[in-house]
Amino acid sequence: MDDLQLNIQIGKKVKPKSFTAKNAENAGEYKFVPKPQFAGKTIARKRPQHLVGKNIKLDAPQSKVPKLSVPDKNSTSLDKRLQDLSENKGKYQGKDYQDLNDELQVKQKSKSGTWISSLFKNNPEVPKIGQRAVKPLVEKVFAGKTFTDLNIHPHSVANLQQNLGLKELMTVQQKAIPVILQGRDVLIRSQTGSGKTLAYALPVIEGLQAIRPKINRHDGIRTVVVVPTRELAVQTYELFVKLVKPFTWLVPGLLSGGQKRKAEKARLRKGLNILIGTPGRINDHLRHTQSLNFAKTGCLILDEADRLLDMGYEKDVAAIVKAIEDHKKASTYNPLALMKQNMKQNTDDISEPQVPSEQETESDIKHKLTEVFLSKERQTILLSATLTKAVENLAGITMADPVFVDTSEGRAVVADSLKDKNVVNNKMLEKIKEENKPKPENSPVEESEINHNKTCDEKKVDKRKGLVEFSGQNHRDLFDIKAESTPMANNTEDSDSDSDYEYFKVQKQLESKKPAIVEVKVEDKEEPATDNKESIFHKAVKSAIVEDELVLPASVNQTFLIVPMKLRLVTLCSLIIEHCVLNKKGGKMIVFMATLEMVDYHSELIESVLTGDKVKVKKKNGQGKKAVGTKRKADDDNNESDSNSSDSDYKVDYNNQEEGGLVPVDLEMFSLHGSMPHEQRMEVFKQFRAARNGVLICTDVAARGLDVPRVDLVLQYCAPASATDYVHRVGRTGRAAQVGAAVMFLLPSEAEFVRHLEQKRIRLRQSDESKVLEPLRSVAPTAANAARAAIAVQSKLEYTAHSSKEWLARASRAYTSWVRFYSGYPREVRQWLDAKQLHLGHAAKAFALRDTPAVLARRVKNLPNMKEKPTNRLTVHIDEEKKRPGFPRMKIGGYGSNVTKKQCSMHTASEYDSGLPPLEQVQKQKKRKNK
Ligand SMILES: Nc1ncnc2c1ncn2[C@@H]1O[C@H](COP(=O)(O)OP(=O)(O)OP(=O)(O)O)[C@@H](O)[C@H]1O
Repeated sequence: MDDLQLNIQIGKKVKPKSFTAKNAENAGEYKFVPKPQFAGKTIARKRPQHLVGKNIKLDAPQSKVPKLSVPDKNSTSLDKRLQDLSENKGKYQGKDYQDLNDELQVKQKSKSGTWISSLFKNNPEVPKIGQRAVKPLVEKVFAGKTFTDLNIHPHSVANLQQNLGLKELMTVQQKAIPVILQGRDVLIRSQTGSGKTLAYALPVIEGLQAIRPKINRHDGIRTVVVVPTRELAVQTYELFVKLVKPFTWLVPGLLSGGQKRKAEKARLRKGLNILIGTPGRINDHLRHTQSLNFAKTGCLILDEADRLLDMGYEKDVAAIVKAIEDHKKASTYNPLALMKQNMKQNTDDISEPQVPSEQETESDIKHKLTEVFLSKERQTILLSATLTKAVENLAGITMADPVFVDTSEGRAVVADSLKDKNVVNNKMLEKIKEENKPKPENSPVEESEINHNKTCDEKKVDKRKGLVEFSGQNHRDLFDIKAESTPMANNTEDSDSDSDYEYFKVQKQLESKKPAIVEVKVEDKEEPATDNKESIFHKAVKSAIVEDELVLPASVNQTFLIVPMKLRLVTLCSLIIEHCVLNKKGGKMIVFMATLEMVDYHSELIESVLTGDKVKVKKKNGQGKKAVGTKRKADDDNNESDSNSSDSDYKVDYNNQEEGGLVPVDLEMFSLHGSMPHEQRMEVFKQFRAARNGVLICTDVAARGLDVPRVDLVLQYCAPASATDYVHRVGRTGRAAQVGAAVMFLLPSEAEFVRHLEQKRIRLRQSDESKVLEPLRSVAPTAANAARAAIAVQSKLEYTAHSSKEWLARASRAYTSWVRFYSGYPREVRQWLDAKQLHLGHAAKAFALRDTPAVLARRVKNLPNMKEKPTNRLTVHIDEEKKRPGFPRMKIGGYGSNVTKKQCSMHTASEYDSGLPPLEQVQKQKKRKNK
């Protein structure tokens, strides 16, 4: 790339000053210091502020440091202070100095109006890392069957067709719904966007509607659905509302937090049958709302189970499980009910209208699940596209004789814990009895689906409920099929070509070695009970976790783009323009960033620069925000008071492109993160769902479960904290077999992260970066080439970021939060996402900043609101824990380990706060050190 230097004038025409590129560039270099400390310490050789943009020989003696330009005739007291500041820098330390320095920044830039960019200098080379022949795991999305094939109420089928437009069953629905209707505990793993929500919601409605006499809203909470985020709770609640349309007596309800507790209490008092909520809020009501009672809860569903556990919600989840058990136990001891039961046994006359007669049970109750709802039992369903050890452990604690449903091809498995040999031996009598019984008409799985050699011994009996066992395909690893049976990333050779042809050639070779679906023979060996403690369920889950192979929809085209640090921001602008502006069909994209500060800053900056609208800079705690729930729009009228008075002189005339202005584009920007006020968060979510096109910039709070229609591009601006996070982010596109694209930005130093993903059988292609800036020419038509257009855009970004103290503060805060986030990547990925490899000066450029890292850190440190503690905590704190009698800590899996603790805090940091440790903690640590 050419070494480009361009003087761009903004607002005023100023004669370009002589500028020695070499000097200026070298002056802009910062010496690298391995461990960045962002506590205001100087971590890099600082370039004196007053040298910026001036033709100064840096090797001149220090005593001859040139002064600021001599104040003009209209010199103000501020000018004098600035001059004093530059001459006597040493005597100003701390906040005051920083204040003056910021004023200097803003004022200097307004005066000169000239911007010098070195975007294309000293960038590291972009490595071409090629693509390895990875055979991705795939899942068949649709099962080729219809809802009428399920044994469910015809009104439900009609409702699905007419109101939801759904006819064909998805694979996970076809496999899981019959098992759930049997009342079995189920763990479901299926790829993103594969219809898991309907897979559990539909049978739950089916089980509840069949209860006779019909239940009503006062009849208690029969089902509890726990999800990790508010948006997902709303989305799930909306699906339930649609599904209960034919069964008006069933009432779903939502407890998602952020709303007034009083209103939620009233809703609970009014009564509901299906409760959907976030764990924190449900627990809050368990503590404070008497009317919340789980005595009649027959079904507990934990959606995104792995996320619920790694977000630090594990205690809340454990408390909900405990509360259900306690409430059910408490209700069991009912002397009146016991007396009634005794009376019933002693008399033939069954006069109790609430309990269905034997005859009724036989004829009306089609599904075991309805019986579960009528009994004291509890069914538990865990779901996720990805599994972790913690989920396995939770399954061990909360489930009885569970079934594991995994829908990925080649290992499609329905592993039933009751397939255990010793269970069969112990239940031989029952088995014979069951085998002699005629098979139910609507057997959950048809013979044709079972892809292994079924023997008589496999037709097992449900230990708990005496049902004919659900059969399915075997998991290859359960039967000692070694890893080489399927091609893995590890075993594959490098393929330099990234063409699909090359890829498929290698694939074909690999495929020819082994069949796609492994046929497995089950040996009929009798094993002593002691040697066979682990059930098939546990073996299958364990092997799925150990393999740690991830599945993504095959309809998503996954690529990565290696972008040098300084070019990241302009490249992002370019992709947004290409996808949402130049794309005639209109595109809808989601951009994932690491921290909420980044989300706020980038969405406002990009909107301001590309649309030409002045975005009012938000202050903390919602001050200065636009009307709640509205997409940010130009608000020039209200903007005067917020911007620095000197800005008004330097308004860019967008119509006069000779002045270096950009052509404004029509673009809808949305932003979403966990610290937004509830109403705003919900409104943004709803508006983005309804929008035909636009950009949503968000944290990982939007990575799980969200089902936004027509999202055709997911861009990971910051690398994910794990391969699992990668999967869920990408999963926001290509849902329900729709076509989608996913791009991940990587720094040259991060390129090998792709290999880590390939190990998990994720296949990505490297995008060609040479043309990526081309779309910027549409907003800077006077630029001679794409690189010059990029410089024009970068200049405008920098100009905006330095146009007021508020902008500067926000930019610096975003930058600092990102650096902190970066140094907190979990150990497992740190070898590829290594903070030591960062060039912090270049990173500042990616935030449209021109200061040295030390200045940025000092500015952030001195911001008054940085002393506030993060408000949107997710975890239950020890004090709150103590206040919760009857909810003892439940230890789940390896959650005591340091690694997972680090991960938890990391995830929380990424979504809900700046990643800064709470200040109290830091102060305590300091005090300890001083002692
Ligand atoms: N049988 C079906 N036919 C067509 N579309 C369906 C069907 N079932 C569900 N869908 C649609 O598929 C989309 C994805 O469903 P859902 O949100 O339940 O996926 P998911 O597996 O829970 O994804 P994630 O793992 O990301 O949470 C939704 O838009 C839903 O309406």
